Amino acid sequence: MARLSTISRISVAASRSLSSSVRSRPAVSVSRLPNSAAAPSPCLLRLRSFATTMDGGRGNGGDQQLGSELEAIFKEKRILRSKVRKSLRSMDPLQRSQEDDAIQRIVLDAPWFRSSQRLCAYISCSALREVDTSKILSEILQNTARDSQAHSSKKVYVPRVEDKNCHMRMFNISSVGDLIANSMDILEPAPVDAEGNEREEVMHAKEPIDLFLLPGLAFDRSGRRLGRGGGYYDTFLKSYQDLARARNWKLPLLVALSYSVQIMEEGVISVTSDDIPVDAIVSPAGVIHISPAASERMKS
Ligand SMILES: Nc1nc2c(c(=O)[nH]1)N(C=O)[C@@H](CNc1ccc(C(=O)N[C@@H](CCC(=O)O)C(=O)O)cc1)CN2
Ligand SMILES: Nc1ncnc2c1ncn2[C@@H]1O[C@H](COP(=O)(O)OP(=O)(O)OP(=O)(O)O)[C@@H](O)[C@H]1O
Repeated sequence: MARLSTISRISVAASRSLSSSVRSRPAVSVSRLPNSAAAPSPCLLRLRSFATTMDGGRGNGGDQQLGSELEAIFKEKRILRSKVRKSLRSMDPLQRSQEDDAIQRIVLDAPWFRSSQRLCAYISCSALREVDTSKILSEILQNTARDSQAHSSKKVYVPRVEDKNCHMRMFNISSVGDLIANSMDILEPAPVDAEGNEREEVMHAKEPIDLFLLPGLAFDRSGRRLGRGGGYYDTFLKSYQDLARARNWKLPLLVALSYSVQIMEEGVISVTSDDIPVDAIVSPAGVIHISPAASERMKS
């Protein structure tokens, strides 16, 4: 079972206590997401029910212990997610829009972005208070439309959540017209275009992806990333990294986009061995280079 293998790979040492750092932060006001965005997907509900039954006593002693340790980590993650959601919702709209512009400007001007040829990006959802990617995407797509044969034009792949097994695929798009809103109100591509042609999928692409622009709820300077709890990105990135290694391709740079309030002190974000660390973070203050790959490939 996939979930049991997850448990056996858990790095307990990676888990750190959240309580003191959570307590030390100021309380912020809460307002609810619109229903469409707040409604838990079947995937998230399945994950929650999995987490609450893991130490239910059906497995052997070792599994039970690992199950309760895993549950503790999931609980810490849930607490941090709701705390970050609250601070994102109480962010001043003007500051948010300035940070959106600053982050996108940094990306658009960066040599590591300009030289990338194939990238995966998320379509930001404002109801989720995600760092905006619309300027980045429109610049890529304008260049694609202008001159699809030109060396400077990039191929961009964006996520689509699949119903089964909490997994997502990434499809190539060439225009915003390729996107439709899903049940969570996030724009995503249909696997087939208007002419009935299958879109190219990252996992079937013949050439490697250079760059992933990643969403998330919280990040730290050691590269830890807290997602929205579906495990979609961690699962996808693991599969893509396995594929790239099997093909002897250079691994893509994993770059998270983060508002300033989403950057946590080290030790606040709990992780399991399934959590894939990022190489770098772009915040309004600049790029935080984390991995050796980031230092090599992103510092000009
Ligand atoms: N723009 C964008 N696209 C993405 C992701 C993402 O994080 N951002 N994903 C990355 O996985 C996948 C979709 N996963 C998602 C997981 C949760 C929620 C969501 O609405 N979460 C609510 C809480 C729901 C609950 O707790 O029941 C929230 O975070 O407020 C949305 C997308 C693929 N596409
Ligand atoms: N490579 C993987 N294989 C199987 N299960 C995985 C994998 N990665 C993560 N998961 C599972 O997905 C669930 C959610 O994981 P986690 O809380 O780390 O998600 P997240 O990082 O917040 O979300 P995301 O990866 O979508 O941004 C957990 O049950 C986790 O064990």
